[in-house]
Amino acid sequence: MHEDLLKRHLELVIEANKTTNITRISSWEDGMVLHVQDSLLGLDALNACPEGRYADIGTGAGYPGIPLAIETGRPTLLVDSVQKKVQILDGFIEELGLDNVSTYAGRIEDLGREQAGQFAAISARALSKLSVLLELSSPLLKMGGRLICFKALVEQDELDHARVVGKQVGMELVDDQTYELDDYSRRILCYEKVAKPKLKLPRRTGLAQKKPL
Ligand SMILES: C[S@@+](CC[C@H](N)C(=O)[O-])C[C@H]1O[C@@H](n2cnc3c(N)ncnc32)[C@H](O)[C@@H]1O
Repeated sequence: MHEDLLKRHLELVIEANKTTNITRISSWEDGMVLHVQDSLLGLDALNACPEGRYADIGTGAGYPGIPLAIETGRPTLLVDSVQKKVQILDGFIEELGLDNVSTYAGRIEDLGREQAGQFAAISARALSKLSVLLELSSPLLKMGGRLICFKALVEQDELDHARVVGKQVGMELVDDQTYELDDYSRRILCYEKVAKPKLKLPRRTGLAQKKPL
């Protein structure tokens, strides 16, 4: 484990958070568990993805994208629509010397149009419900590529709806693991792109989250 880099990233996040709100987790202790350790729970899932580019969509302060990029060395793109957050991320990448990591300041849907089918792996944490994540990630993934969803509790309704939407967008559940992290129950669900979407994706920017399928 690259402990020094992971800790330095958290230090930078806590420092930046004093002036710009990039995360609601502000203490070192909580950050080590809820940011660093939680992100690393996705390591096996990322290693199980085909080789190739990885994107963390809705990355915020760089979780889980930066820890997973540090640990795997994969070519990584951190995606967030808030320009200010992306500027801060660019500073982190430079300070940490992460040659394999770059950023995209913009919406996931726009990236989906510009870089369709270019990613082997995508992660998303605290972004949207499962069905929305499937819709947003399908255009970005190459066939056989995977979406890794970091979740806490998932209601059966959400899972059932994701199965229905998955059929529309060509994504299928391939792995579902539950972890205990201190007092928190965490769940990592992986979906694989198995077919072309049955509808034209991405839909108009904003629709996936405002008017979900
Ligand atoms: C609640 S934060 C989660 C941040 C981080 N993944 C984490 O778990 O700590 C969600 C982030 O997604 C970004 N976001 C939401 N919708 C987006 C979209 N359509 N395209 C790009 N970024 C988006 C927001 O700006 C925000 O930084």
